[in-house]
Amino acid sequence: MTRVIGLISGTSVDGIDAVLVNISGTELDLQIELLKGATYPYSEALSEQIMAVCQGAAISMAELARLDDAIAQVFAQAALNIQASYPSAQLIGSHGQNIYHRPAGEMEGQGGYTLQIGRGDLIARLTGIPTISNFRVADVAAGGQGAPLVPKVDAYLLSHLEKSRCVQNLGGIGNVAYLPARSNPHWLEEIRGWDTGPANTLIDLAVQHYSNGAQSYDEGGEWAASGTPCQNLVDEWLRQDFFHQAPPKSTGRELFGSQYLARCLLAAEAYRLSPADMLATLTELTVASIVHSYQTFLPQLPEQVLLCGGGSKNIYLKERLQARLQPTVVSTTDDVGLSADFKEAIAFAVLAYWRNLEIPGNLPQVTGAKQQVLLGHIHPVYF
Ligand SMILES: Nc1ncnc2c1ncn2[C@@H]1O[C@H](COP(=O)(O)OP(=O)(O)OP(=O)(O)O)[C@@H](O)[C@H]1O
Ligand SMILES: CC(=O)N[C@H]1[C@@H]2OC[C@@H](O2)[C@@H](O)[C@@H]1O[C@H](C)C(=O)O
Repeated sequence: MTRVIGLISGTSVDGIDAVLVNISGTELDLQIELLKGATYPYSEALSEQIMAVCQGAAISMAELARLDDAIAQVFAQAALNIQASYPSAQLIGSHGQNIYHRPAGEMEGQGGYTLQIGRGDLIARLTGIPTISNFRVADVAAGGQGAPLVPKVDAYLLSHLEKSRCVQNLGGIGNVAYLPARSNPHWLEEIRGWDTGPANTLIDLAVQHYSNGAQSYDEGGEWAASGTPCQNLVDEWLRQDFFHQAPPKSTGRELFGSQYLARCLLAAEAYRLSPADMLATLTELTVASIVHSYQTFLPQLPEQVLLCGGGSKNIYLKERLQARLQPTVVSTTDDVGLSADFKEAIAFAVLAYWRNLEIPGNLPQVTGAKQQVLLGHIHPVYF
């Protein structure tokens, strides 16, 4: 058994999700025990700076180095906090903070480009714990998207012997892992996964816009639930290329960020929507993009959908997904015993554990990589 810390800050840029887990086994016998999970919010200043850089603000190399150090420091502190009342962890898997992602295929002949900062060597130095970081670059080097990486972990923690499942993450961006029933002898090769598009990025930006910054997200989806979606707009927005592009595919705030929302707001002017109607419409875009991608790119609809990520707490979003997907049953990973809040952090603990054992972490049929590869750079502790 290995005690591992998993750290990630996602596209919502709200803070660091940290977990301390005991991991044993390797793949089919993989087992995790969640000892502790916590979210450590970024300071407002750090979060604003990261968000500005994600949205294309110019930054000097010296500022980038300072930002990289500052993020590594708060990640290291998160690691020290999460293990405070436990014996020291043996390994850290740190996803870091994504600040730029250019999916493979976007620039002819160049491959993808992906950058997560919060350097692992500084985390290792500050915590005294060997740290694995930069998980996405090896997959990109092998011709893949570098995302999503969680599906292989989902496969071993969340697949079911008899039932086919989709694990749908609703973070800033949404992603799916389709897991055939394990009784199917070809279940592993038939796993699929991709980024489904915006989950909460546009909803959050619209909430901040309409509340003049007083609210950052739509708690429980209550604001959207008080409005009515405009189906014409949803249909228009769904014509966007990304939703029709066949997997492998990945995306980020580079596409579904503030400029995208500005175009949505402009298109909505003709319909004179109230803020509640607009939020209902953006929530419906998330729902419709997920349902459309399942109907278009899966061999068959799954029997169950397990939600995770912050959007799994958006009751309105969950109800709309259930209404559009029935008879598929929509629940959360919590309902099958895996924390919906901390699944991504747990996944990066597992990916680090696999890297340490020299077990590849990517699924080529998901990311489009030419082969399975070891994910992550190892940063030892130098005494
Ligand atoms: N109680 C809630 N009600 C509605 N929405 C919520 C609630 N709690 C969190 N969220 C939404 O979930 C988002 C954060 O989700 P999460 O932490 O999974 O994203 P992330 O990990 O940053 O993103 P990604 O998975 O794209 O990297 C918030 O920005 C908010 O929109
Ligand atoms: C570049 C990057 O950080 N992408 C994230 C982001 O957040 C959700 C979606 O976009 C996802 O596919 C990916 O993360 C998850 C953890 C993954 O790789 O599985």
